[in-house]
Amino acid sequence: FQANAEADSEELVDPPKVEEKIGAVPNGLSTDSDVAKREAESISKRSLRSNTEKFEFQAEVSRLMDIIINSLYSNKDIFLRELISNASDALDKIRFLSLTDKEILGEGDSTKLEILIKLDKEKKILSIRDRGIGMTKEDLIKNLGTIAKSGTSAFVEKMQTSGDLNLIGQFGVGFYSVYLVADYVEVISKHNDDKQYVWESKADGAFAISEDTWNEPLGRGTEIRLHLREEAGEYLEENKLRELVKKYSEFINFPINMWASKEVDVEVPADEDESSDEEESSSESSSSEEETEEEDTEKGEDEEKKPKTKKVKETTYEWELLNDVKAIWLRNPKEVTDEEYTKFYHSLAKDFSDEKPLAWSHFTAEGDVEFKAVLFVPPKAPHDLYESYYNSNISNLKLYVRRVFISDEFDELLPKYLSFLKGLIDSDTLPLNVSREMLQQHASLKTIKKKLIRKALDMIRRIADEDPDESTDKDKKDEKSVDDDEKRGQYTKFWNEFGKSIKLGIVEDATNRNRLAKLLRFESTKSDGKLTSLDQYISRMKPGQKDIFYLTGTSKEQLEKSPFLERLKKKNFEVIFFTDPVDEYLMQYLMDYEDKKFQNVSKEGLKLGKDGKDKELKESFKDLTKWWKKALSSDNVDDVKISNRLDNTPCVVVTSKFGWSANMERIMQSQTLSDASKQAYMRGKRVLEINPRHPIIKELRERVVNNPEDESVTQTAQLVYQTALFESGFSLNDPKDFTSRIYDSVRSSLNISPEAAVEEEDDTEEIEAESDKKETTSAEGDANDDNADVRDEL
Ligand SMILES: Nc1ncnc2c1ncn2[C@@H]1O[C@H](COP(=O)(O)OP(=O)(O)OP(=O)(O)O)[C@@H](O)[C@H]1O
Repeated sequence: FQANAEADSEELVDPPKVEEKIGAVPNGLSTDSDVAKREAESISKRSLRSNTEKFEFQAEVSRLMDIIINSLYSNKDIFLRELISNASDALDKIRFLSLTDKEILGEGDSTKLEILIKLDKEKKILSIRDRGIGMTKEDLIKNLGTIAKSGTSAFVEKMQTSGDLNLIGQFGVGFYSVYLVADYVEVISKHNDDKQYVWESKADGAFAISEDTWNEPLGRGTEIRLHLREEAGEYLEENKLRELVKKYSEFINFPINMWASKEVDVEVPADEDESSDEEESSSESSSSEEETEEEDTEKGEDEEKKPKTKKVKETTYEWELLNDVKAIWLRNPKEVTDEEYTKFYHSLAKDFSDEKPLAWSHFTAEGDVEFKAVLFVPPKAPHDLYESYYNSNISNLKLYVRRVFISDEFDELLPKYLSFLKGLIDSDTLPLNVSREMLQQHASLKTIKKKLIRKALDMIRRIADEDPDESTDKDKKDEKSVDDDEKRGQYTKFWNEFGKSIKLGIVEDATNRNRLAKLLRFESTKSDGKLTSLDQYISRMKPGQKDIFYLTGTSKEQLEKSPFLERLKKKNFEVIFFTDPVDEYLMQYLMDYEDKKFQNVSKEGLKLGKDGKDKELKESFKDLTKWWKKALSSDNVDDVKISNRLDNTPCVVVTSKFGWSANMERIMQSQTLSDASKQAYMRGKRVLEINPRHPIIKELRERVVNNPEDESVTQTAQLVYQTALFESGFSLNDPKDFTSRIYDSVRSSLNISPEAAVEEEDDTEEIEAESDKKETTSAEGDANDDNADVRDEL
């Protein structure tokens, strides 16, 4: 279609020759005469114009289009919901602008905010038109040629490997799905600020834009014309489109009208000759004719004789409304079915998998601020939920004011940690005719946000309450009912998808910290491989136990073997395992729950009830602890104390209550940009805790008492300390020093003299061998003798 494109843009590429284009195989499709015909048609049409510019698609777009065109994805229907959703977005935009500028809508048909679908069976064209905001030439180039989002390459990669075209809508590149069903697409668009343009592409890596001087003026808005592929003929069937709109676009808040055929009875004059003619020529239509001629016996003679008529079925066309525009959120929740909520969720979230949302909440808030809202917990977290958590402003709530869509970019409605929820709110309190910026400042938003958070957290708690697996009541757990079966395991599912968000909520939202803490789940020494809650933990606490015990680390398997658990396990205390890096942050904010304090069992201050022998033990190990503290003074160790947490291990290194744990130190060290000075500052003071019942410790005490100056005791004590440091989860500053000590210890256990040196490598042998080689070639016998001599010498 670029036969005579004029090169007046930098982005222009050479116009391809007409001969090459006609009949070319469009992207691997079969060359059918239709395509060739259409192309020839469009080329001749375009020969009239001299204003066409040709552009190349951004590389990712081209790749994406290739994937779509060659896709074996069976659900090709999705293109229609994408186009309707784009049309609806464009209508939302113009309606929003019209709130402050009435003129913008223009007059006549332009004021009708609607979507129109037309079919042309003969030319195999499906067109979808909206009276939305439209696109300027610049918009067309930018919106339908590039994807400016970050992560585009990764997305295209994922599309290629997964083949899951549902991702298209979620990533926001829905338009390109037109190439699932069309091989040539025209986008005609008129924006108030520009002339009418045509964008067109055959998905061959390029698109063209021309000022539209031949189509009917749109007034305002966009018309997408899909020249359907041979095998996509079903999208020219009215019933198919009725079914698709019902299925996918039921919740679009603008009327969707289709130019639909209708069989109607019309009365036509029944001229005798004519009617007999027709009967002869068309047996089909004759069957639908009905003579309506009546014997008019009652009429007077002087009355005019009525002409004879007959009824004929005729096909007429008229606009047929395909959707019901009554907003679901305005209906009484009792009257909305689960199926309707699920469909509504799918349409809001642009998620067309079959999965049901995990929960929803539909409510009306009354009082100072009035609004209606529907919130959903999606069945799955998007792949990039936490990728740029602190930098992105994603909000998945749509804001309406008195039924008018205002924005889906209001991040004031929900806190970041709840940004995974989908839904909408419609407020009667917010003003309609102010700018978005003014609205953002509106005092009511705070109240709305507060209420939304409460409702959202209630909704999440309900998933747990209704999940039989969550019940502590054994009977309820095993009880079986259909309803229960659906709810079983739902909270674990929620937790696996969105648990991190709840944890981030605890960090960020002090007001709702306790509510959020109720939603926490974790594994523990008693959870038996399942998830458990703080309430369940508390119900299992031992009489007299004051604190909630927990331990942080990289995995449950690693933590289960930790020396910090030895006595706790023996005494049957439950300890929570926190293995997600975010848990370290979480526990800096979660100080208590239900009046119980949290105690990290690898930190100072662990109390396991009264131990009468404390003082005595302290006294009897005084010599060792004092001596050892002094010996470790250069190792950043603050104190050496008797431990109450050990059983089989001689000693561990614990950190001070408010400093970092060993696990946190590890996390911080692994962060590329972490600040070394902050690290030194936050690093917890270390305390070496010794197990007074352990034979190694007892022996060390003996030796220290006997001879505090004994160098070998100092060496052994240092090795024991380093081993404890290692086992307690710290990384060693000087691993070489540690390993040398280990080897020394191995030497002594193998009775190898400390003086025994490592055998020197003798390189004379190599030199000799080299010269041997040379000599062997000349005099083999001699060389062998020489070698024997060297060996003898050695
Ligand atoms: N009918 C239309 N009227 C006006 N602009 C449109 C229309 N269709 C598409 N656009 C523009 O083209 C852009 C790209 O559309 P595409 O469907 O690929 O992604 P998107 O609509 O941005 O993403 P999402 O599907 O998540 O809304 C849109 O953002 C919009 O600016």
